[in-house]
Amino acid sequence: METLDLTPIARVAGSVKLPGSKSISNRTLLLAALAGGTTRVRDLLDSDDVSHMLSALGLLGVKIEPLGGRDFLVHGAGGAFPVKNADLFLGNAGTAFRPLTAALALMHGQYRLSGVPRMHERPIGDLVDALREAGADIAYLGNEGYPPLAIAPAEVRAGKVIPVRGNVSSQFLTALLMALPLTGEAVTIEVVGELISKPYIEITLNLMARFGVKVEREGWQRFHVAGGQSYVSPGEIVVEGDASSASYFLAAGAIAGGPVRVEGVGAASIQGDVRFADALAAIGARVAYGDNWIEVSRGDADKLKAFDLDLNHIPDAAMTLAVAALFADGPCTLRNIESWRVKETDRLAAMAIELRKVGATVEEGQDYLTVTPPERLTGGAAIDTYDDHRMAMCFSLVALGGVPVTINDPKCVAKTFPDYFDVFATLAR
Ligand SMILES: O=C(O)C1=C[C@@H](OP(=O)(O)O)[C@@H](O)[C@H](O)C1
Ligand SMILES: C=C(OP(=O)(O)O)C(=O)O
Repeated sequence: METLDLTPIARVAGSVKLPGSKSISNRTLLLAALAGGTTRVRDLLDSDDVSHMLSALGLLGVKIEPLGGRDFLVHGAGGAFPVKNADLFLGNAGTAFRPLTAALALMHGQYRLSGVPRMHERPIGDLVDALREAGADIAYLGNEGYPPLAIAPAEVRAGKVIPVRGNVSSQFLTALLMALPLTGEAVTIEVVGELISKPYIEITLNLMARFGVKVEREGWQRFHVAGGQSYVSPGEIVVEGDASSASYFLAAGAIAGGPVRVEGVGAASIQGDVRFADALAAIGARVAYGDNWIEVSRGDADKLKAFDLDLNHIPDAAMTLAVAALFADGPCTLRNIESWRVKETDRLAAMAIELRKVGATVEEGQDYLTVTPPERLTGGAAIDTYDDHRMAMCFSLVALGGVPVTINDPKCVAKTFPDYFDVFATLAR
């Protein structure tokens, strides 16, 4: 196994141009592929999750022309994919797997969707149940409730209330919202249970609106799409920088001096994870925003303030706070993060194990984590990353504590940020 030794970093400062947002890249590709007309997509993320979406759309007969750099021209298929029989491998990309499942259920074709072994342990039953309610024919090829899936031709009708559970992943609601308007019928989607990860639904609605489909919502409970709408290319979409990827650099600025500026997201962002910067401000960091940048430096105190926060709205950036807790002046509690258990790995368990390796005392609850920072970090820990890009990225912050740290299997960052460690190194001063 490959490993990466990080040497202690005394101070960080500088500026980082962020890679494109994963959530916006994969939604934009799918909507552009389904729309009428061509869409120029600029600054698309270059990573495994997006490669899986690109190759799937290619296999489905969508023409996507590279224009140089990270710009692409997507020739929209006007509501229906040309290819009616395909085997799609989607790695561990939730933002490809869930939305494609819903869209393909409507395509009157035969499709098989699979992923890496971990994807086959990530739940999809709530989405399949909702699609079956609308008439879809979807079978489980392995365990009930999990990928891989086989989709067969069926008449999917949206013209009634479709219930979907909202408390396991918001990606199920996102998938239904993006796909069901393709039926041309009016639809109401009703969320059962408390919806988690709400800001991701705002990304979905924002992009659907740019492609010409309006959704009316009653709080977070009911979503109405009027009939007769179809996706129409807006001409061009510029992908924002990834706000979750920004969190590692912003946390570094808060811990080890700064200023650290990220370019590509700011006050005008449509991504909920920009609110990670508010969390940093609340625990003592100095934070400034422009429309398209955020800058963070350490506050007056040497340490961050201990915190107790509900982080359900920013589940991905919350992992960065779990490691930042090592630099706080007391015990820190991260609440309402049960969805961590069904992501790239069981992140609650993995985080607890690895934080203990660097000396923290950790209490792991079913949906919370309390991290008590050690007096002094344990140097030279070898951090296991569980094939989870965010485990690898957030544990790089340990090097800011004056100790070396080894990251096992650092290449797992390829899921969303292949050159993360090179970019991180540019901030060392
Ligand atoms: O819709 C999206 O783009 C995402 C939604 C979130 O998942 P959950 O809704 O499962 O929490 C997030 O963790 C994931 O990285 C991306
Ligand atoms: C949960 C994540 O990914 P996915 O889109 O596969 O759900 C993530 O990137 O942290």
